[in-house]
Amino acid sequence: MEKIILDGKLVAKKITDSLKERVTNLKSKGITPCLATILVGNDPSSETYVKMKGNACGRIGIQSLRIHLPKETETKELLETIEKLNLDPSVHGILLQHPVPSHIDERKAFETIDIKKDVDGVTSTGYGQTAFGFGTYPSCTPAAIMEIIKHYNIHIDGKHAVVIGRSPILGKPVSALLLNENATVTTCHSHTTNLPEIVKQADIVVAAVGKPNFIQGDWIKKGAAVLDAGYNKGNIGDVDYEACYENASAITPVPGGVGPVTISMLLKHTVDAAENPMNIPSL
Ligand SMILES: Nc1nc2c(c(=O)[nH]1)N[C@@H](CN(C=O)c1ccc(C(=O)N[C@@H](CCC(=O)O)C(=O)O)cc1)CN2
Repeated sequence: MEKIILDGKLVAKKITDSLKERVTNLKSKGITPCLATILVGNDPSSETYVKMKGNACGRIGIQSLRIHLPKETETKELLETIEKLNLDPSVHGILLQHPVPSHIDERKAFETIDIKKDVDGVTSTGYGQTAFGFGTYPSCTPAAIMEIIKHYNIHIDGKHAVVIGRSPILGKPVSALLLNENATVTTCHSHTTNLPEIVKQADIVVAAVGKPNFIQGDWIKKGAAVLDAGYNKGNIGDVDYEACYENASAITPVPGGVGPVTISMLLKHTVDAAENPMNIPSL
């Protein structure tokens, strides 16, 4: 059986390379694409991810406006910050790094982001558009998973995709994107019984559960494609890579799989937003 390591760095490079010319074109018209990132508190992993996003913007000429709020910030102050960015015409995309400290109403904050600037795909409107299949900015990790699948010509139509996880910015939207490509989708979660048996039926496995090394090797059907969207502490994925590698025909590593493509999708959406600030979705 041919085995493919799904190289996220390669896919990410292809995407960001294709953006450079679009950024140059925008700048020649006096438009500098700008992504505002908001980090609340001092979670070291979140600090790293926000820094990575800012640096990735810089590498292709996207301006990054980095807002770092103290961990004591109240929901009201965070909403005011987002509302200011909504009104600022020089800002094309807004990213609120998840998770925010627990006293903040994160959902309310996400919902405050103007749909036209929701390049991270975190609003319920953005999710609804994704599910209906005409949205412009799906959440970045689900979009990244679809890019990897397409880059490697992994067949989706008619296949059984099993998604483990149902979070609003990962499990639910990736299930919707796979369904839109005619996969038969099973979305599993903490109340799912017989999880290993269900995963064993999958042609495509998407791990989005947030538990290190959770997906076991003997859960994987021979020939399945395995996409690991886990970003647990210590750069450990949700998939027990060594064990799952045995049966998989294609598998993403962590690091170097879904993560880098997630960031390049954020850049792509920011450039899309700068080109189409009214965010008129094509039906
Ligand atoms: N508002 C959001 N918050 C969060 C998202 C998101 O998409 N939007 N996703 C995750 C974390 N995340 C981005 O924020 C993220 C995690 C990991 C990586 C990544 O590229 N990891 C590297 C390894 C890290 C390293 O080199 O230090 C890899 O996998 O190769 C990118 C993005 C939670 N929050």
